[in-house]
Amino acid sequence: MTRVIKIEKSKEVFGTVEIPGAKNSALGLVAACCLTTKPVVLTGIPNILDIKNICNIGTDIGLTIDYRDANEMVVDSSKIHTTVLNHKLTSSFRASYYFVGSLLARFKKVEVGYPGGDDFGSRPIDQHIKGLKALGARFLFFNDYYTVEAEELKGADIFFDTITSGATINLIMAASLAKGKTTIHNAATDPEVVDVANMINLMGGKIRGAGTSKIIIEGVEELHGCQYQVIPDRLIAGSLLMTVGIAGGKLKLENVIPEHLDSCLNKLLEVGFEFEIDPNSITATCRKDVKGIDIITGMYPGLATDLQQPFTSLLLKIQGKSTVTDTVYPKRFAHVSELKKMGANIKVVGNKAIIQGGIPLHGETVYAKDVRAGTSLILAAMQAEGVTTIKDIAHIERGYEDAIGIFSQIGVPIWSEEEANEPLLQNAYSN
Ligand SMILES: CC(=O)N[C@H]1[C@@H](OP(=O)(O)OP(=O)(O)OC[C@H]2O[C@@H](n3ccc(=O)[nH]c3=O)[C@H](O)[C@@H]2O)O[C@H](CO)[C@@H](O)[C@@H]1O
Ligand SMILES: C=C(OP(=O)(O)O)C(=O)O
Repeated sequence: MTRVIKIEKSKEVFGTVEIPGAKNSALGLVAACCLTTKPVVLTGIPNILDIKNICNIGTDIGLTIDYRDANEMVVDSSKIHTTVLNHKLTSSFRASYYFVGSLLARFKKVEVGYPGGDDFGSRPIDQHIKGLKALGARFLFFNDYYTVEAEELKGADIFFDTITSGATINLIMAASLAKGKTTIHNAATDPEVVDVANMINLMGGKIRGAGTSKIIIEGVEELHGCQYQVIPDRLIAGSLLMTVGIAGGKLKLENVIPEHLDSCLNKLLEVGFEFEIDPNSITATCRKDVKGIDIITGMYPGLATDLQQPFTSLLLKIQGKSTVTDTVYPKRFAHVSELKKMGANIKVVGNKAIIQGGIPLHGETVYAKDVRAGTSLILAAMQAEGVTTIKDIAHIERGYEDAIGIFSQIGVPIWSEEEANEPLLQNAYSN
């Protein structure tokens, strides 16, 4: 038997949703707990598959993780007994590479499988390697794992060739316990980078400039424990707002940081959305005279590539032509073949999807090939006649805490069912 998600065409959405903590931040925070021997209390941690994975990797090397409740954990890394990480587990998702920065900083050596995560063609780690080498690390590469070692990490000037949030977070962690000063130029400015830097500062770190393209880190001898609340998930928030453009109605999101969604909100305004914005909440409605738009993804504060796939489904609803160009992951279009099965008229040319909106969609059996492709299928199913069955939902569960609960709470007819003949999990945790 295999669990699938079923969805029927949605009437207007309504109500209030409390946005959960950000996956991409929480993953960095869990790894950053390894920078100290003292316990760290993390609150607002999303209850998702990726967090279970990173916790499994951690407990395997001696981390103690005590859940106070589903979203609050105490991480104690005083009893880490090895820095050889399970190759298979670490290769099962992307953020396992954060253990490289944190364990190297504290233990000066680490062995880890190559990072997995969603398969967008190519997801190099050359900037992580370049940055850590600049701090004095030596790499050895084997078939399915690599090792990183250093006698000592020394602060350095690092110029990233491209803006990368993962490498920026990794380097912040490594440099926090390095000797002397590290300056990261061309750093990513994502809220998740700032979140990790804020927590390390609360642990006694000396990081300035997080949130700008130049981050300065003064290495300290040791860090101490703290209690820290993860930021809300801007990607879940953005995707939920789009339901209003698809089904109509009015939705209030609570526990959001509206500035984190600036680029998304601006694009939604272009479509025809209207917002009431308070410091911690956004209420959305959408006019009837919506129009197609052109979207180009970019690193923060540009429009997040992680919102590109959900946006595509919103644009399917809108009459006329729209385009979606992904400059961050030019091949991130695994959702398109599934949307086409539902009747969507989308043509992909290079890194651009050309969408002819306003064409009726119909329910189909489709596969969530990656985490945000999964959201885009839910959004498409909300506007399709008949029942849509989404398979390979592990991809959705990787990033969404109780997607069925959240979408049903706002009025979407969505439920899960057990089905016979379990299909092969397409692309799950591969690459
Ligand atoms: C767990 C996590 O937080 N995942 C997010 C993170 O992934 P991840 O941290 O892997 O993505 P990066 O920010 O590093 O990637 C941004 C761009 O830099 C390129 N690059 C990256 C590293 C490197 O060494 N060399 C290089 O060329 C990538 O191919 C991509 O084009 O940011 C992505 C971009 O916002 C998001 O889609 C992912 O959801
Ligand atoms: C691509 C994503 O995750 P990962 O980097 O873990 O594959 C995502 O969250 O959209």
